[in-house]
Amino acid sequence: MPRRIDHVAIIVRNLEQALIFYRDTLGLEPRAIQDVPSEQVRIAFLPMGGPQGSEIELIEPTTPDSSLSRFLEKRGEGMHHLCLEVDDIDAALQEMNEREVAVLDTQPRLAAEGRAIFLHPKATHGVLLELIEKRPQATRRVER
Ligand SMILES: CC[C@H](C(=O)O)C(=O)SCCNC(=O)CCNC(=O)[C@H](O)C(C)(C)COP(=O)(O)OP(=O)(O)OC[C@H]1O[C@@H](n2cnc3c(N)ncnc32)[C@H](O)[C@@H]1OP(=O)(O)O
Ligand SMILES: [Co+2]
Repeated sequence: MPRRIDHVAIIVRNLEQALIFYRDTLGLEPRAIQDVPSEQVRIAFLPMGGPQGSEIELIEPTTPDSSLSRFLEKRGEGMHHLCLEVDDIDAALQEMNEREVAVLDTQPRLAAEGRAIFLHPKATHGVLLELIEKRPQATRRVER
């Protein structure tokens, strides 16, 4: 079902601070920096090139009372989740439910660039897994 890694998400205390390393030292130019109020985060997408290239997603919690800020307080900065792209998120959700996989969503949620569901880490051997069906215009990547 998933056909590619869409992004690897890294949670950081401060996006601008993290970009000093990822942009200025590694040379990964953000293609977008945006607030996602529904998830109480601010996100920077760092493309790794190519039309189907995966991305690094830097995530900064924007409120003190979200699961992200709790994560940050409890575990510090670091890997947060892995996102895999699927062609049909509704079919993916139905299949996860049929297989009794612990899904955190009853319906796909609006993610930054499409519709997504999250699978609980206890079902995935410890990794918070996001499955996303991308909006067509979101699949463009910055050509290097
Ligand atoms: C704008 C969308 C954007 C995008 O890319 O489009 C994003 O993806 S932003 C992502 C922000 N949204 C989410 O993460 C939604 C899904 N996450 C959740 O619902 C929660 O984070 C949840 C349920 C995974 C954990 O929340 P909870 O408050 O229950 O935290 P606990 O500390 O009690 O965790 C329970 C249990 O899970 C382990 N855990 C928590 N977070 C992670 C993680 N990121 N990776 C791996 N494991 C995680 C935690 O250690 C606890 O395990 P235990 O063995 O019980 O200690
Ligand atoms: Co994500």
